[in-house]
Amino acid sequence: MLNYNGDIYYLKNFFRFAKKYKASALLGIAMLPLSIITSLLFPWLIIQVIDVHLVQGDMDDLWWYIFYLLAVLAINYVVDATYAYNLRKTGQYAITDMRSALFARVLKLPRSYFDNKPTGVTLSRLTSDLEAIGETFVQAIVGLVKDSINTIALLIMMLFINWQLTLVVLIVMPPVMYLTVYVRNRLRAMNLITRSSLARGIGFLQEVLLGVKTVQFYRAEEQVEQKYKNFNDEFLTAQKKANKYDAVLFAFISGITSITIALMIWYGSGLVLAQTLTLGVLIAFINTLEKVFVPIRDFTSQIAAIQRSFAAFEHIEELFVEPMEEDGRKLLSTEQVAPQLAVFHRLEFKNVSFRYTPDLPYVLKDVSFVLEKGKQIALVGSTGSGKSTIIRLIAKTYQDYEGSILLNGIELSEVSVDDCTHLFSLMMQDVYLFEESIRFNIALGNADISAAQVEQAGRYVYADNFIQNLPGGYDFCLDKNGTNLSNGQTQLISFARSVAQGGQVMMLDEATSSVDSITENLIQKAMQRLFSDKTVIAIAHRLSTIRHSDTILVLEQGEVVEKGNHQQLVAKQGIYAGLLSESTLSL
Ligand SMILES: Nc1ncnc2c1ncn2[C@@H]1O[C@H](COP(=O)(O)OP(=O)(O)OP(=O)(O)O)[C@@H](O)[C@H]1O
Repeated sequence: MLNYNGDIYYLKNFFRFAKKYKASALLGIAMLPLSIITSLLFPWLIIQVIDVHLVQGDMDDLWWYIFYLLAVLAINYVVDATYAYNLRKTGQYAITDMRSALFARVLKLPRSYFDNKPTGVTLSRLTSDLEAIGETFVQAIVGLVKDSINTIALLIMMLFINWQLTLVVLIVMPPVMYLTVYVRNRLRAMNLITRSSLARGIGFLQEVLLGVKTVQFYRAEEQVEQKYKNFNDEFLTAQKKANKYDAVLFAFISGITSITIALMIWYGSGLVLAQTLTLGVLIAFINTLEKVFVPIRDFTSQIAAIQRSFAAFEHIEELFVEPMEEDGRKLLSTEQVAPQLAVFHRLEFKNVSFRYTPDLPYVLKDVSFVLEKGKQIALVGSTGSGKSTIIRLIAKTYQDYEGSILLNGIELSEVSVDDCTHLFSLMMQDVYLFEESIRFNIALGNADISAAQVEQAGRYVYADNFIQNLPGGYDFCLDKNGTNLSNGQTQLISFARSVAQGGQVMMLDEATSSVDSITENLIQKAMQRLFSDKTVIAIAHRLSTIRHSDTILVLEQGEVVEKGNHQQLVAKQGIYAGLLSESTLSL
């Protein structure tokens, strides 16, 4: 019933997480034999009560047997509860660990993964898929294991007591099994569709909610509603089909149970009248039938739950096997590179070419330049010319470049991210601010950055003044993504953040968004300060900022078309000079 490459593989993965909690798992499993013994004792005691005591009119020990029956029943309940409690507990702990491991993995996935996958899909892996496993899988598997063992044990016992009556039960087993396997496969397919349409629906919702202002502004509500309705309809259709299979199976098995009980009463009564069967055995059989058929009926819903979980496992596994950026790469060890990478000396691009994926065109072609300690390089060029891509390669966001990038003489692709990030501070265009204090947003929770250093960074980038004027100063709490700050203030915080992180090389991707003239002035001053005393590689959209940088690289469609300082490039009267005269802010 389980397929080796899929289901068993997923189970193995799950047990990897459950291993840590084997004490409670073992306690739960230890209850199984007791549960089986008590459920076998019950029909045996019924036979004793009816055949040995009631029918023969021996009332002496009858009360004892009634007491034994009640005791067996009570023990059976306690044992079953202990079994279920401990195994569910194990499962819940394992799933909590799995959730954390998955989240940690997602955080380390390469940027290319996020480029290609809508965020909503990843979100639904981390939420609804894990929930499907947490809520249903453990519960269903715990029930399924106990019920299966119990049913087999009861059937064996029934065979020993009366094989003819047991045969009545066994005859109906094959069609039940066949139907269960058939429906199992149908349900699996339906559940995959429901989960994937749910994931896409969540992805779409997330996109729309992020851009809700645009939707409202352009009155695009109807189109968006229609698109969401399509996801919803697809989800509903798959769910309806899954429900239909579930219901048909449930009804079929309930019917089979009733028919078998009727058959047994008819056939058994004949045997009792012919005196080849005792009344006690017939009653014990009818009583036990429920215990065999109720689990068989429940198997179907347990199997449906397990199907849902396996579909969710399959999705989650996709994340677990998603290759990490550094998987399969030959990296130098920290011991080998640490002495050479303690202090930044030199970064060299030697004929570097790069494309985002093998099927896309090159966005960097044969790029060469050198950044020495204490110098500044500015990258300019039209939109899409490859400036940010250069920064991304240095930050190791992407790694499959051609040519050579040497950091202090070591090939960058052979150095792990952890071994080189301390050298760089990055200020990106798309600033992300957390719903936390300004202090947190500057230090990013890094305990090595003291309160004094945070404030020093604030002063360094001229952000201190406006921060001090906010209620609570550095403890002022930002709204989600800094919506209670102005655009320019957001940029200044991001500036302070990159200074506080203390990298020896500042990589700046200057924001293009316009800000008020006072803040603009502060940003300019902060940039000039950085340019005058740090090693900088900057993408500058305001050409006035970079006129004092040592080298200006002009990029056009991924190629360096001009290289030199401001004076040299102005004298050349080429592209840079053209850009300069276009720029209203350049003088
Ligand atoms: N993740 C990506 N996947 C595929 N192509 C990409 C990706 N990011 C950027 N590109 C492409 O690479 C080229 C260079 O982009 P890049 O962001 O480096 O340009 P840029 O010069 O920084 O532009 P801008 O000034 O607008 O920020 C563009 O053609 C862009 O479409």
